[in-house]
Amino acid sequence: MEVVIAPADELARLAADTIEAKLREKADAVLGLATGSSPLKVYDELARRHTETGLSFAKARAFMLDEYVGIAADHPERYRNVIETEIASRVDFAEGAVRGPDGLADDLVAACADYEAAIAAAGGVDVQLLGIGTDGHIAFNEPGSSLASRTRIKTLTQQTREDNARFFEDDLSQVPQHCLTQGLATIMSAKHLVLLATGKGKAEAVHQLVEGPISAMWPGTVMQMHPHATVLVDDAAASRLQLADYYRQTYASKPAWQGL
Ligand SMILES: N[C@@H]1[C@@H](O)[C@H](O)[C@@H](COP(=O)(O)O)O[C@@H]1O
Repeated sequence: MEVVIAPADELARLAADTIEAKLREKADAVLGLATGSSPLKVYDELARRHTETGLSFAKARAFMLDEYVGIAADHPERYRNVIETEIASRVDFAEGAVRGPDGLADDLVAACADYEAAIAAAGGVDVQLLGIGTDGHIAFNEPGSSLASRTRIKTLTQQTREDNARFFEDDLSQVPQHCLTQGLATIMSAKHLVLLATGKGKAEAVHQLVEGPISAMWPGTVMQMHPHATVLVDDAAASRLQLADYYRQTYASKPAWQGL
């Protein structure tokens, strides 16, 4: 696991560099898109590169991490709509190239199985963007999630619903109780994981993710088992890392050719 500590704008550029490098090497790359505020600067940077330098997503496909269950199709906070607004509509993905779990399906179990099959049929995710919740969840894999889990329905914790109430007019009653989420094993199947976290509120989750024991209580810790995981954090999110000086020194002396 590589930890990079840098200001938020630089983190966004680094994540965008990783996605750009993948797209230039493999035009039909499969990208893993995350919602939440953490990847927004990355999406801004990718949209800018698309407009100004011609970075193309025309042959790429993308899979989202998760979706609320039961939220209206036209609700602006439906994750499919958020992804459309924040990135899909700003670049040149082909029609139907961006998919998310169907939180409006009549048969949610079948929708989850279909989603897993679609990711596998696409050849798996090449670069997966991730954020982390204050309770250590990745996608919507709340504490207690099986480390071997696949796409399924989950119940959101009170903490996550409170954290996300800001997207629902600060009205907790509007925040859905359930979601569909890629499982931890689904996420671990991606070839490269790139997690972004900023702000003091993420410091404990980042400490556990990088330095804590692997545990379902801090679901992001499963990333310690991934052969290619990159953790991009600002000073505040890094403030509880025991080996912060070592991570800084390692990054500062990293060979230029190596990339993330
Ligand atoms: N399902 C999403 C996660 O994918 C995201 O990582 C997390 C953190 O969000 P933020 O980046 O806004 O802090 O919140 C949500 O619950």
